[in-house]
Parts: sequence; C-alpha cells; structure tokens
Amino acid sequence: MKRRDKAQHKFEICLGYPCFSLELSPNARTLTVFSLQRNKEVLGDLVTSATAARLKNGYETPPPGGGTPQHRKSFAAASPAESPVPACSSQQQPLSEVSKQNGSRAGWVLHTLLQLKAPGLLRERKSSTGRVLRRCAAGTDLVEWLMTIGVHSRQQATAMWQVLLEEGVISHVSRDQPFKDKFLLYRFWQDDENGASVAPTEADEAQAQAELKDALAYLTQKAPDAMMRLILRKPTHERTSDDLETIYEELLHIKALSHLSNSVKRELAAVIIFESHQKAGTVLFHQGDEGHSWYIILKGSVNVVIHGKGVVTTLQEGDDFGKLALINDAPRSATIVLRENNCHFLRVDKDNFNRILRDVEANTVRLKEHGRDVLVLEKISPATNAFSHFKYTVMAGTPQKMLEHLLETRLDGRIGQTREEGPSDPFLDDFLLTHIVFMPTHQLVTELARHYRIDSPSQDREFLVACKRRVVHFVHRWVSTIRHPVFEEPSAFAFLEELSGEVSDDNARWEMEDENAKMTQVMDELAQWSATQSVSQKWKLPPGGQPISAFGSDTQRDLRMRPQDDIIFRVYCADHTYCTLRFPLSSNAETVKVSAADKLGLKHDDLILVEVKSSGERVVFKDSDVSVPTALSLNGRIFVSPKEHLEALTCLPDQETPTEGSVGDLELFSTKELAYHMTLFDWSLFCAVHEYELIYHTFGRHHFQKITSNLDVFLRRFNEIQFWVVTEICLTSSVSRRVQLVRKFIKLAA
Ligand SMILES: Nc1ncnc2c1ncn2[C@@H]1O[C@@H]2COP(=O)(O)O[C@H]2[C@H]1O
Repeated sequence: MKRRDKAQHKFEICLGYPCFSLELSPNARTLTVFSLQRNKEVLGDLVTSATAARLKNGYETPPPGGGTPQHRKSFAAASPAESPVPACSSQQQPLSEVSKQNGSRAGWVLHTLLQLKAPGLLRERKSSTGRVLRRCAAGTDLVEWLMTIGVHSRQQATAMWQVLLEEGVISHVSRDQPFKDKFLLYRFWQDDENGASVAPTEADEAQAQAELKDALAYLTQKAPDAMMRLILRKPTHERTSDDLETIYEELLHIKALSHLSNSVKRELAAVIIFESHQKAGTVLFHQGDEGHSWYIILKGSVNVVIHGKGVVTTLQEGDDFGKLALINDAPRSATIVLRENNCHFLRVDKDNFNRILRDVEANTVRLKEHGRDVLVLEKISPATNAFSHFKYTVMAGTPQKMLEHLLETRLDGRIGQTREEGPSDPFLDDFLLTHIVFMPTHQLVTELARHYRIDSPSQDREFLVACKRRVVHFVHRWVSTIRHPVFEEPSAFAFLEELSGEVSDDNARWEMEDENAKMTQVMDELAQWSATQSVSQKWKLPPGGQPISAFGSDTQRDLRMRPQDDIIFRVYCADHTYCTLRFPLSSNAETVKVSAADKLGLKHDDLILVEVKSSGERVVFKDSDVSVPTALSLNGRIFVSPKEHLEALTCLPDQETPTEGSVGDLELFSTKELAYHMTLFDWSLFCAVHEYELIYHTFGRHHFQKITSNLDVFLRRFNEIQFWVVTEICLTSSVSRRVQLVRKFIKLAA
C-alpha cells in the first residue's frame, strides 16, 4: 500500500509488517526499495513453501481447518458483518468453506486498503455501450497496485487476483471469465449494482493493516494453483511456450497419466483443459450419451451411477473416467454425478484423445463396482486384431458386467445401426458360445429381460429405446449363432415368446420395425424347431461293435442326433446274457440301469452300470450321465451288475480284435473314390456336432445334463479309422501286400 502525497513528496509504505513513512530523497528511495525487497523475500518464501506442498501430490488443497493459526484467529476475530461471504458465480468457485472465509477476509482487507491508499482506482466508468459501471478497476491497475505492495511479478499478482475471483470476492463487471492482466473491468462484490458500499473507517484501516500479512500469505499460498487453472483455462491456441512448460510439469505429477511417456505428456499439455463444477449433484454426463471427452479428477470426487444398479463406485482425486466410450466408440456406460461441491477436472476432448492417447493408452482398463473388479479389459495387439476394429477385449469380468459391456459396446441401439453386422467381433461370439459355463441360460434371459424392461422417468426416450434395441439385436444374434439349444431351454423358450409380444407392442409406440422384424424371424425359427420336436428318429448301437448308425435305411434323414431320439442297444449281465433296450438319448444312466435290471431279473439294490472295454478295463457310469450308449469306447459294452461283482465282469468274446481283414474289399475301390466317400461321411458327422457339445464334453456332461452324442460319434469315427488301419495292416501277412496297403493308406490320408 503506497500512498503518495504530492505536496509533501512523502511515501508511506505499509506492508502489514515493517511500515515506513519517509520523505522522498535519493537515500529514502534506496530505503524504500530495500523494504520492498524484504517484503518480496518473505512472499518468495511463502510461494516456495506453497509450491513445494502442491508438488507433493499435484494440486494440494489447504489442510483441514485451512490456513495458518493466524488465519483462523483473524477470521474468528471478525464479526459476521465484517466477514460477509460473497455469493459465487460459476467462475468464482470457493475451494472450501474455510478458504472461502479466508478468501473473503483477504478480499475485505484489500478492498479496504485500496479505497484508502489508491482511492482513484475503484471508480465509476462507462462501458462501451454507455452503461455506467459502479466502482470498478481495470485488471492491469489491480495487478500493478498489488506489485506496489511487494508482489514480485505481474504473473503472481494476476494469480492472486484470480484466487479472489474464484472465491467470489471480485468479478468481471459483465461476463463470467477468469482474471486477466488487461484493460478488463473488475469490481469487488461489495461494490456491485445492488451493494451499498460504506467508506472504511479508521478502525477498519487499522484492522486491515493488521491483517494484511495474513491476507497476502493466504493469496500467495493459493496463487500457484490458481495460476495453473488460469493457464489451463486459456484457449489452447493462446498458450505460450512457458504456459506449456508449466502445464507439462504439472502433468508429471498426475497419477492417471503416470503410464504415459513424457513426449505424450508434452503433447497433452497443449490440449488438456481445466473444467470445474460447483454444485454437488451436477451431472457431468448421462449413461447412453455420446462420449466427447476423457476426464481426470484434480479435486473432489464423483459417483458412477448405472441404470438399475444405482451408485456402483466413487472415483476420487487422481482417478480418471470417461475413457470407455472413447476407446470403444460406444455410448457412455454410466452417469457421472458430482459427489461434492466444487470439483476440478482436467479434460481431454475426443479428437485429441484419439490423436494422442488412443494408441498409447494403458494395456489394462479395470472397472470396479462396490470395491471389487467387475470388468478387466485388455488391449488387443494390432497383429492379433485382424478380426475386430475394437482396441480392447474383455479378459475377465462378472457375467452380468460382461453382458452389460457387450450390449453397450458391441450392439448398436441407434435406429438403422447394425453394428453386429459389421466386422465380426470375437468377444461377442465367445460370449454367445460359452456363456453356459459361467451364466446359465435362465440367468442370461433374466438379465436380458431386465435390460429390455429398463424404465425410468428420468431417462430420455432415446436411451430407453436404445436399450431395448440392443437386447433384440443380441437375441437375434444369439439365436442365429446357437440355434436349437436356445429353444431347448424352457426358460429361453418362454422369454422369446414374451419378448416377441413386448417388441410388437413397443413397435407401435417406438418405431422398432427393424427389431420387430428380427423377432418375427426368431419366432419363425422357433416354430420350425417346435414342428420337428414331434418327430423322433431311431438309432442303433449294433451288437458287434459296428459304427452307431441310423435305424432303417431312410437316406433323407437328419444326421443329427437329438435328445429325444431313441437309441437301441444291449445291456449285458456278468454271465454275458443281455437285454435289448430302447431309450431316448437324453435318458440318464440311472434310468437305463433300473430298466435293464428289471428285464434281466436283477435286484435293484446296489447295482451299477458299467462299461467293460475290450482291454478289460471297467468304467462305472454316474447315475446322472446321459447319452450313455454313444459314450462307449470302441468295442466297449454296457454291463449292469451288483457293485460287489464289478471285478468279476469280463469281456465278451466278440470284443476281442477281429481275426480277418477286409483288404479284399478295399481293393475293389480306387483310393480317390474311397477318400471322397469317407470325407463326405466325416463331414456330415462333423456338421452334426454342435459347438455346445464340446463344452459339455470339456466341462463334464453331468454338469449340464445334455447329450454329447454327435460329438461322441464323431470322436468314435476317428478311433474307428485308426483302429481299422492298424488292424488291416497287422492282419495282412504277405509283406508285398502289406507294402501296397500301407501305400494305399498313405494316399488315402493325403
Ligand atoms: N463399474 C463401472 N462401470 C462402468 N463405467 C465405470 C465403472 N467404473 C468407472 N466407470 C467409468 O465411468 C465412465 C462412464 O463413461 P465411459 O463409458 O466413457 O467410461 C466409464 C468409466 O471410465
């Protein structure tokens, strides 16, 4: 505070501490400069310690309770009338209640001293439109005035005024914008259009001078962050090389960027933007919205809210969010709501994200709900990514979250968008083909129904319709990939019927013609499948170990064995007597055992159903095993016997290896002809195998209670061929014929 009395050429210099009153003379001028220098040193120390504190963890906020004991003392000493809290505009965001109070106190001190020491600064001016503006000052003048009281640089002074602006103490006369060291007019909140400013009294002056040191210390402490925010708020094209360096240094301390190289951080410095929101409860974006930006939390916390689940997690300072929509080109997977007042973010917009970050983003993205990981995405290396345009694939997740992620990212809910018909995506197919292992069909349809019936008055129509569309697209894709096993599940059958009714009703309200057509197609397939259910085929397991084959000679028949198809087979007793049974393939070992025991006159107590292999090995069936006859090994036979007689079971004579070969028959056909017919037959067996049978086989048929007969027959076929080749070679005694035979087999295999 420097007051110049022209008549007496006197300077009065009050810094809150050493206060000098001098006559203007060369010596006095030297002394004045010396005093200002001292003041700068003290401020310099404060700046250094504030910066050090900030650099520890990026943006440091004041410790709880805020400020020094002196701050609290001076605030406590002020009466409510002396320390009113200004209203805040969106640019004027209090950092916390305590700092807001400290800020308004510092504002009061500067306002009081400005009026007393530089009375001409705050005065009435005319705007360019001729409007009279009450008691305002130009940004440049305010900066210079602060420098006269010892602030060492214009930049520092600008940042200190920005602190006051963010805390609502000063504001631009007409617009909501940051403080600038330019001819832009600002005024104190007490001086606004409605304010009744009262001239400071002598007591005010004494109080203000007593508090000046604390006020400057407070503003100095806050200045580095405010300066950073000022720089980050600048339009990116206005950033100077010094600005970029300052931002870059700041980015080095941000956890969410720690995996990125320094050159990427330098690129980010040019485009990263500061964004702040004042009120808890503010929605940053909604689930289902298009993704425009990626965010890092600098201060505060946000809730991640998902439709039908509520708040699934809270993200804190240092966390980031909003990446999923950008990396997957998908809608927002959650709504982000401010959990507290005055949150600060760094933001990178989509174009810049794609240009700078998309290819260097972290290899793993983890999503949490209620403290545990629910989805882990991993970057796909470009070399293995020929099938998909997605950069990330799912490595792990809860079934529910994986389905949610699939629906949101792999299936487009917008009208006319048929993402699933684009490049095929392994994750969607993998999910469809394997969900029975981790998400039984009844659970899947319950989840699908929940997603379809999602309803909320707060969500816009487009979001709700998009959810419905995605479910229908998923179901259509599911049915066309999995086919009949979907219909075989009673829960899925019922769900499809209900869904088709709902889609048809919704079509009337919500233009879902495409979806309605898809459901009609699904229902047609379901009807076709139902029609085939009344027809069952018969198969036989010939007694002599010949291949399993269709019963009868109908060449038009379906080569696929179905659960309701009957199979005719023999069950033997220990004494090699037998009965012939006919059961659906889906019957379990328990049923077969009881029926065989009845027919063979065995008592039911403690019986077992056993396979006796041609090697003499005995394998007991579990009561829950299904497709028992087709599961036999080559030349295996089914026996029923009391448990205690297991060791006494022996092979049938016809289970021994054959004694005569079929070389003569083989010579009747050319190798080409043989190869052609064998391949045709093998191909038809292969086509009859459903992908699910591989899963039942791998994870244990008894877990699923589903038949694996087509796979059994296909695997048996391999064994038959292998066994046949070896047998024929061994049974050919003449060396020259053996050589011919081996040649023929080699040609056949080629
Ligand atoms: N469990 C979660 N499920 C979905 N999104 C989450 C979850 N946890 C954090 N998020 C973040 O919330 C953001 C919402 O927008 P995006 O889908 O772009 O990216 C999302 C993630 O960054």
